[in-house]
Amino acid sequence: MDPTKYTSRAIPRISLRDFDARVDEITAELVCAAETNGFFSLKHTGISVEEIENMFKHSKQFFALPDGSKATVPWSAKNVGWEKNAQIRPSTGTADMKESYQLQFGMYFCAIFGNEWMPIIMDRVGENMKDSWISEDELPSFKDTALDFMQRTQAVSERLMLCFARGLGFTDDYFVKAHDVSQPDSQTTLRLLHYFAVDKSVRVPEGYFRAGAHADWGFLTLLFQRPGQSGLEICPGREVVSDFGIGDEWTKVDFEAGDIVCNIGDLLMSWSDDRFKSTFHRVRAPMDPETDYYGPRYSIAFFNQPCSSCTIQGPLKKYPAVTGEEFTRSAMNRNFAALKAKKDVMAAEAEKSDQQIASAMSREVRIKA
Ligand SMILES: O=C(O)CCC(=O)C(=O)O
Ligand SMILES: [Fe+2]
Repeated sequence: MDPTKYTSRAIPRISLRDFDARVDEITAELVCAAETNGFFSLKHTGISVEEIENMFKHSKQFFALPDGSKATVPWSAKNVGWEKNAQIRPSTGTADMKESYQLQFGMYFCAIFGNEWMPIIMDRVGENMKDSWISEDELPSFKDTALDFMQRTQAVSERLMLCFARGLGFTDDYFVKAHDVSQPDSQTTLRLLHYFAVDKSVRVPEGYFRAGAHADWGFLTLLFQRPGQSGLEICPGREVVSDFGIGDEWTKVDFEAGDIVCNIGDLLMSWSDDRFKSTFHRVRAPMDPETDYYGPRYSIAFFNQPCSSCTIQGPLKKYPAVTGEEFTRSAMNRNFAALKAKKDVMAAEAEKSDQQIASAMSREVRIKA
């Protein structure tokens, strides 16, 4: 396999400090980043390094549980739950070498009527997360920590939504309303990720990816990483959201402790009539013992997804109006179709190479005879 080609590209680091006073300046910076490489990092977000590390601590505790415990909250088609080595990307046709646990808000409040001394108990439950929270017995503070962290990250997302709405000429609350996480049909998801450690003394096999190249299909992704745990790379260049092709020149994404790395997803690309770019990215397997990080890698991705019932259409109406539910379904279908196409190509290649081996062997037999 040819070595990866690397190119340096600007990934702006944008400060959210004094947001209200600086909103026009911040909007201009965000719009510029969205129109070029579709990736930027945020500093001064209001979420402290300690809060991020606390969420990572809980994530590590979850992944350290035996598989049998994690399997009590299995991945479901509602896009929540735990999976291990199960996400296959159309770009690679093989499973990412990772495990992940996805959580949603499911934030409609449920009133449980008790006795006269304790008349009402409010709980944070919702349909999508029913049976998908790891039990309090296994990890006592997990649910509260995760929900609080999700709320904090949602607040940062809403600032970005306001800026992108202004940039596109919508009213300030237009995207915020479409991504209202207090609604029962909210699809916004927090994904905890754990990529397995890789043995430094053995050459990493071809086709081994921590996360194969892909574009995110949601609105915006906010990504938390840990200093020293490198691996994220981007490859911009898509002109239209339906384009599945990617280039082959990559750029490593650097970030500082406390930064949130953000990228535009396919939804915002189509909602902006392809003006804002949803960029291919991947987490490459470590290859170079001198420079790469071989230990276990943890990251946390917050995917802003539209409520199922909201209507999606760009200001220029380049694409027909669809609901959030339709958008998500067609993103899934496109992914499965691309995956099937990749599998067909891989099967045809495997058959061709089997035939070549068989004919080489029969030639050898004939020569020997
Ligand atoms: O782990 C990372 O750094 C990236 C994760 C990612 O791109 C994803 O889960 O969509
Ligand atoms: Fe991604």
